[in-house]
Amino acid sequence: MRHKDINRVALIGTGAVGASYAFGMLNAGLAEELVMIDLNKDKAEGDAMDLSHCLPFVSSRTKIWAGDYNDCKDTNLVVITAGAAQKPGETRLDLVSKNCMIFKGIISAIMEAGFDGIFLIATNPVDILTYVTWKFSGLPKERVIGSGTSLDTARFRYLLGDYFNVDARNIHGYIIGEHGDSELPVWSQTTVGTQPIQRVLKKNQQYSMRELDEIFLNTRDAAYHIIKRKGATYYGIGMGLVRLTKAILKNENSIITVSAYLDGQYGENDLYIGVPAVINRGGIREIVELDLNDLETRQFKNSVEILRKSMESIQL
Ligand SMILES: NC(=O)C1=CN([C@@H]2O[C@H](COP(=O)(O)OP(=O)(O)OC[C@H]3O[C@@H](n4cnc5c(N)ncnc54)[C@H](O)[C@@H]3O)[C@@H](O)[C@H]2O)C=CC1
Ligand SMILES: CC(=O)C(=O)O
Repeated sequence: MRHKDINRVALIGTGAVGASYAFGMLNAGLAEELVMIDLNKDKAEGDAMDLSHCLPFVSSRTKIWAGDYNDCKDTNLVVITAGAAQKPGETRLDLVSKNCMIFKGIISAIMEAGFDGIFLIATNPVDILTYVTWKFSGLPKERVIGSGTSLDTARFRYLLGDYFNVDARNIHGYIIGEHGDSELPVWSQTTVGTQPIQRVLKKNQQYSMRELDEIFLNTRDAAYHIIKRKGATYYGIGMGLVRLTKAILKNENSIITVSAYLDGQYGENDLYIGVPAVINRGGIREIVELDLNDLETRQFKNSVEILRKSMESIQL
């Protein structure tokens, strides 16, 4: 991977998710340059103009413009949010063939431009499209990352923080597996501060496992609840992508639940799925292997099987 003098990020797809990410990026001041690319060139241009007008209000300067795939050549990070989104009642997996076709074109255009950086994918079904990006690009697996269950983990920590009346940043726990209906909570490794959740339950009669199960269901189904009300979700993932961008560009070695390529970890091979991983300037430094209990192991394997089944329908 070439190290560029200027921190440039390319965003492919300036729809609801892409525009939310771009807005968050300007606020965070993480990149020196942000190039916006979309099939709908007018939308990308309009967004670039509108976002430029934020610059006098923010603390650091980002050069932002509507570009084309040639701009990906000198880019450290390409973030992809392009493609179809779920309609009410659709699952993420229902989008698989449509978005795979779209990705074929996008990835080949980016690679033809001479891109040699890191891919960060958010388009759904994100685990499968991250795998597809890895296959189509030919880049090392560490440099192709999916947003995975980072958003689900954030939702989980937020809801648990609310339940225990503790800052969500002091809730430590992960949602792993498919970013979708078969994801699972790793209750056995969830803590409030350093206190295991089972201990918190034992010491405080007002809390119950039944209510915690409800919190997981609300985490898993959050996208359906939001899409039913306003048609799409975008702020949560927009900020999640900014968080991942920061971990990469600032070489943070942060542990985030991303969609990562399994190469023996968790007893699985040759698929991308949500697991905690250490993220830095090189992409995925390593996958963190959790000691799952029997139930969690079964649920994780079920999620793997569901992704594998859905991948049978795509041509690589
Ligand atoms: N991973 C996650 O946690 C989340 C993922 N998503 C996913 O993000 C994706 C985008 O969602 P929205 O922004 O709401 O959709 P949107 O419909 O608002 O935006 C999609 C954009 O992609 C563009 N596009 C379509 N085909 C293209 C191509 N071939 N080349 C370049 N641009 C192209 C469209 O012109 C449009 O601007 C969906 O797949 C959605 O399911 C959404 C929320 C959370
Ligand atoms: C749409 C989606 O994937 C989410 O909000 O989780």
